[in-house]
Amino acid sequence: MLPKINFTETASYKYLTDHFIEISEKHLRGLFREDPARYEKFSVKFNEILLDYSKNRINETTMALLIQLAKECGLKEAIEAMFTGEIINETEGRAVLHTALRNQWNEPVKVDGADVMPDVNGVLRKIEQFSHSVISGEWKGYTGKTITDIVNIGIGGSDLGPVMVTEALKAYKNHLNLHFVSNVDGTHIIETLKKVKAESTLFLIASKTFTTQETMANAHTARNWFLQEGASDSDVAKHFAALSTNEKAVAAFGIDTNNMFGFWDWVGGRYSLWSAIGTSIALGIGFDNFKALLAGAHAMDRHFRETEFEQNLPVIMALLGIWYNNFFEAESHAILPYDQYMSRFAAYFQQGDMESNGKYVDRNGEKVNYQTGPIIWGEPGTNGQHAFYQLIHQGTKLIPADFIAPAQSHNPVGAHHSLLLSNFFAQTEALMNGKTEEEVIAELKEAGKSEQEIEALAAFKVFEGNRPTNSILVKKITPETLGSLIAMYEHKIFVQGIIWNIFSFDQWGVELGKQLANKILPELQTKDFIHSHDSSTNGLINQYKEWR
Ligand SMILES: O=P(O)(O)OC[C@H]1O[C@@](O)(CO)[C@@H](O)[C@@H]1O
Repeated sequence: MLPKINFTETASYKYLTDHFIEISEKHLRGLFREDPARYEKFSVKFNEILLDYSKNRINETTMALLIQLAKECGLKEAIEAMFTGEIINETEGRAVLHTALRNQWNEPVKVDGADVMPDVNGVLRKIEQFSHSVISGEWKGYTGKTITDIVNIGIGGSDLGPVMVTEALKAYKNHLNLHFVSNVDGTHIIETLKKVKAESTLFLIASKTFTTQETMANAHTARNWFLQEGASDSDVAKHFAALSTNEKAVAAFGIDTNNMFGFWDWVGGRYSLWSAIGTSIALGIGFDNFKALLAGAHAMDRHFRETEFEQNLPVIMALLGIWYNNFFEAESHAILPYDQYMSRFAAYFQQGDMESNGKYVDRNGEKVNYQTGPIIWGEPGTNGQHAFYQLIHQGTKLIPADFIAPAQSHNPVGAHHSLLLSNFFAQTEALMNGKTEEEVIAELKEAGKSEQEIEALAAFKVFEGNRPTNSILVKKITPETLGSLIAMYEHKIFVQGIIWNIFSFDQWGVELGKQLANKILPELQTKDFIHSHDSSTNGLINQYKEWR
């Protein structure tokens, strides 16, 4: 069982509250001036990933107290509870073992007394054989053609991970065209089917439960289309595979369970890209690269499990997040990858973080009296600079941000990468240093502005600075380093959930909307005037009926 400690009642929390008053009055400009060794003190390297957290509003006392807080909240014991298969997803009565999916140690990992590794490795072998067969052209469609297009039909954790990884690793892509359909909006499946031919397309129905409304609707539409294109029922087996834990539902849908790649209820949907859900990744970049992705995640798992908190990347990132969320009252956290291939990285962790830690009841079943999960958002740099950096620099909200960049580009053309990286370095420097009124006035004088113009303009051009950032520099985005990066954020989320004393691996909050949608759906099938809801819902439904 996980500890059930209210972190605001720990001694560390009280010390941190006092310390906050002192540190919040300091400016980062001064902290850097006082300590030339600040970068060396507050940066950690793990393999080919450097975390520079020196541009945070901290000093050595801050970090020591935050680490003490983690220890008082039983973090070390909680980490071992997860890795060893304890039932830490208590409301669903499940273990949390996405780490077993990439367990290159192959040491036994037990669930209910049984080692899960033989099954994990069995599915990996099946994915390897399948992806080799499709990529090599050995696997043929119903007209004898090889497969050219893969359509992954899934949503949430059955979509976001494969989308993000195959985009981030596009440099490793083979000849197969990957398509991802998630939204129940008919546009998504129709626009995709326009791009493919039934005889050379393989559909992956990706759904842990195999009951998700959107995925089932899209899967049935895909199969109907497939049959309308001239295929017969007996051809479905060559063109449909299922990635799921629910064999009964897969068979009922009409997919040959030999084409089913299974996983287990101890794999959370938002932590499932390492499982059979990652089959589209193995197809798109090859199984060897998928294995390298797993290896990178495993390396981070070992770092997280074995490294003292002072040098532990996920722990440091998690504690800094707690510092801003619970002491500086920041409401959001930005993830800003300076890499166009990483365009879906923030979106992936919107589910990963917000569906894990967007909770207001603690592990005792009590309403919390503090803030829990932040709003996660972000877009690639440098585009964000031309969209929302005005607010980050001069807005009234504190936006802690992770800046991520590769030292090496997959597309080294002209001066582009230097341009990109100069912005990456400059933005965190600007957010930290700001620009003083004296500097602004000197610049305006230099530009020949009159005293009157300076008087009118200066206030608008001052940058307070003192805005915290993490800089994560990766040698190159490869399957291995991407695997480590993703695992680093997964474990950051885990650490924060432990400290906030919440259950990070269930998602009861997604159920009410589904229930109400299932109640409204039949009401939309008739012409009747609806009055069974509140006036707004009634009004909207009745206007929809009038206009459709
Ligand atoms: O993989 P599936 O079972 O179809 O679930 C899809 C997604 O739906 C949820 O919102 C849960 O209902 C996410 O947690 C999950 O990733």
